[in-house]
Amino acid sequence: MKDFLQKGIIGVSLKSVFFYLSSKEKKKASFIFILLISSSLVEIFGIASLVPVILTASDPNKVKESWFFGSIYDYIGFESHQKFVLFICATLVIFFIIKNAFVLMVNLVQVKFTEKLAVKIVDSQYDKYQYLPYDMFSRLETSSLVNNILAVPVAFVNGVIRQLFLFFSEVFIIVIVILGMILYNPGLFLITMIVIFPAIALSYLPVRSMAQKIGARIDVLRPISYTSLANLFAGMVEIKIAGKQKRFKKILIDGESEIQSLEAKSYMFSLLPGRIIEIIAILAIVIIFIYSVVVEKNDNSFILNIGIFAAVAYRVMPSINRLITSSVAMKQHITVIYNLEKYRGINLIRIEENNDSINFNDGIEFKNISFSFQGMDSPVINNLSFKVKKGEKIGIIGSSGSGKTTLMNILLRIFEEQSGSILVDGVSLNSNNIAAWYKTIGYVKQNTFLMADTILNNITLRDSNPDLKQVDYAMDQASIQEFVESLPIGADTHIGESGAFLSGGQRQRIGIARALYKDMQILVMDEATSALDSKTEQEISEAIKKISNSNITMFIIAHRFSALQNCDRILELDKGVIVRECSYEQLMADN
Ligand SMILES: Nc1ncnc2c1ncn2[C@@H]1O[C@H](COP(=O)(O)OP(=O)(O)OP(=O)(O)O)[C@@H](O)[C@H]1O
Repeated sequence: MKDFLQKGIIGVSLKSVFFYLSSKEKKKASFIFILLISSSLVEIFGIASLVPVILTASDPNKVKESWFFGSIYDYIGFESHQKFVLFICATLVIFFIIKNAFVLMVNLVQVKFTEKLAVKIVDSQYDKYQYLPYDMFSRLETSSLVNNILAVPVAFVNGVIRQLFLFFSEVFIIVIVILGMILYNPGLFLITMIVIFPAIALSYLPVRSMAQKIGARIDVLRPISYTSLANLFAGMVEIKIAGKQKRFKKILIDGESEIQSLEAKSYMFSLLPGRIIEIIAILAIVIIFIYSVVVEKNDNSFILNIGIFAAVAYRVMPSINRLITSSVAMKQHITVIYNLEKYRGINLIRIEENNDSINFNDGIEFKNISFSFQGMDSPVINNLSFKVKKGEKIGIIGSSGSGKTTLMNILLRIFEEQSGSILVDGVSLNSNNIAAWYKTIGYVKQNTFLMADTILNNITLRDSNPDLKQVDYAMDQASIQEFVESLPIGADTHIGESGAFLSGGQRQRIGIARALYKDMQILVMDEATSALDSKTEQEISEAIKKISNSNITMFIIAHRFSALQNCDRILELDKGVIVRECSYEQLMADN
């Protein structure tokens, strides 16, 4: 991170924008850049044209004196100066209408371009986190995820992409004006440069490092605010009962106060360059006066030089100001760029639909599987081997931390074994057959994930075209159909945040119905550890019993033996090794 912050902001910004652009989009970006320059030139021309037009139009003699206006006057054949003035005024109005329409059109093209790019970056960020290896993903906090996927792309578009367009179009304008000055009067150019360079350095350098610090701090604070809000939601009851509402609110408000104060500071700093530049412009007039009187020894040229300097300053000073402001904004967003580049080198585990297929007619073999978590000395699964026939129901027991969930996570390819392999009908599971594997296997987690949505959407995971017959089958198998049918609007009933309107057993059975909705052949059930009341226990056992009558191959991680009644075999794990294999009856007899 430290090294990254030392890099030149323009190079870093350009590189990060180019990463997201296809070659077609790069061409479009160049086209928008040309449009932006054209609109700036049209703006300059518009303002520059006002003074001569007004001067010439106000004096009939000046029309004759001017080659340009005289030619127009004669060519069209005006009879009076008044008519000519009317013509000039109408032309001016039409020009300004067209000019402003053009500038607006350029803005629209730019906004549309950045709008599409913002969505593309959100898409890319979503994929990056979605396909991140699970052990990395599980270390992230929800608030950072929300920040990185939703807030960071918007900040990148506003704080980097738009600023880059602005920066380069201003650079172009400044170069044009400077070239004009060199051609007109190199001495005047030299003095202007002597004035402008310190102005840039004076304004930019202190503001730049401050902006970077502000940006980095805001980047840290934003996720803290999101976390405070998420905690308020998830722990509303506990927080209230513990009387900690004020404490939690204070964390949020303190964070927000600091963010607002930093934003205000950042705004004040953005005004600073403009003020410094104005002071320097006045200083420049004094220097030009001295130059005209002392070096050119001609005070007539003073008026002319001041005029030219004023004209140049009128256009160039705001440009320099914008140049500085845009560089400062980019510097403030360098942590946003860093955030986007995070995990780029990581091998993402993508699930492609056109992967290899999987045949499951015979059985699954766990062959010498070993797995350790990163940074842990001892393996969680230690050279473990066993075979399961198709249709078998396997119970997995063992003390807390013995590796039951980890083993199933390897079967579900959420974790990948460091040695050994899982063979399905003799074919090893790997990244090429993962999509087919996911069509074969279903999973009911310890604490089923439930959305604040209807029962139907929770079972089908928001299928756009749900198979209602399959939903009925799944609800029946999960022993939840009777309950759903008793509700006034059945499966269209909303279940609240994390299924707040349901009992523990109902939540778990919706999770089972979701797994069964997918027409799978293998089901992994990680039974809830929390003490279940006898009614809930009975409801879940009933659901397991019903599924056990099918040909589905089942792995049941159980903490209560009643869930294992229908298992063909029970494996006991200890420190990642199978220490016992028995039948349900043997297990009951031994205990
Ligand atoms: N993401 C992780 N990073 C590091 N260690 C982990 C991670 N997940 C689990 N562990 C550790 O691995 C070991 C096995 O955990 P696992 O969840 O597989 O146990 P378990 O037998 O399913 O336990 P329980 O019955 O309590 O659910 C535990 O010591 C746990 O602390």
